[in-house]
Amino acid sequence: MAVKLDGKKLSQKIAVQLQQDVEKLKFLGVTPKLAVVLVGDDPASQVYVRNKRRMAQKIGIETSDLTLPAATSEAELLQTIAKLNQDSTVHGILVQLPLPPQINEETIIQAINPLKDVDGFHPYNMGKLFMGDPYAIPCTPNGIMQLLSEYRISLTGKKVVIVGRSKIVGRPLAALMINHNATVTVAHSYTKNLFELTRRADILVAAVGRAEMFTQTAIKSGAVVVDVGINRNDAGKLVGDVDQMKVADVASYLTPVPGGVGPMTIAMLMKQTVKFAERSVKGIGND
Ligand SMILES: Nc1nc2c(c(=O)[nH]1)N[C@@H](CN(C=O)c1ccc(C(=O)N[C@@H](CCC(=O)O)C(=O)O)cc1)CN2
Ligand SMILES: [Mg+2]
Repeated sequence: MAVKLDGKKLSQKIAVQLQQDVEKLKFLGVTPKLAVVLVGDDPASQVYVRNKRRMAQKIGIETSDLTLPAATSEAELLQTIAKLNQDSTVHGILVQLPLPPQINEETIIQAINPLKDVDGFHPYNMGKLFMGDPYAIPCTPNGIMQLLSEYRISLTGKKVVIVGRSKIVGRPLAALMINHNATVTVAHSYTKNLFELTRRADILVAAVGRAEMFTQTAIKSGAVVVDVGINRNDAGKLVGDVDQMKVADVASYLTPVPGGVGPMTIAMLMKQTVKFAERSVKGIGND
């Protein structure tokens, strides 16, 4: 039976550490501040943003909450971002994705000052990450790395298969894992004989967004399995991309859904915000 990679527990532990870091910063006269921008009323995004604000509050991070109507134009959102870029009390800027169709996501991401880009999605930060010298790391990949590290799962020399090539998960995670000496294959919707590939993985990361598509036949015995999916099954239950019941018998370690990667994403956002505030104290702009 697989060991549970408990993201909920680890995220709580990180929150306690961050509380102490924030206290120290406040003593030095700096309160970390995160601007959380939500455009529209997508119910899932509302939940994620609420959870982010809640965790920030718990840690002592101030938030500036900007909730804009679904009809907001790209120009209006760019104006909001320009103001946040200029506001020296704001250490981190987060624009919740996805954005409504009239707004180009890349245009918005590129407008964020890369030194305040807590999501690490700006091409500057993606480039730094791919060069092996990250400044800000996307939260979900960073959370996965922390979780593996917590359970002493080394990446060196391991065969990793990441299924999914999104900018939020697959691409940055591949870069991070290469930086940690793994041999990484990124699979996607055009990959042929997918399960033949996944069955060879020492570490499998499922990030496709298809409910329970990976069963025991897709997994090597003893593999570490990271489930990034958040889906609803036919019964309306929250499930991952991995059939947890079937895979738990085969894998050595497995992230649950919920309570695995999701809470780690939010914890890493908080960590990045505190790091940016610490850099402002040290006067580091671009290290
Ligand atoms: N600007 C960003 N937008 C989005 C990101 C991101 O990192 N930055 N990632 C996802 C959504 N996301 C954070 O924003 C996120 C998704 C899920 C969870 C989470 O805690 N999930 C829970 C289950 C939640 C539920 O009940 O629905 C879990 O897995 O335990 C946190 C953050 C897309 N957008
Ligand atoms: Mg993230």
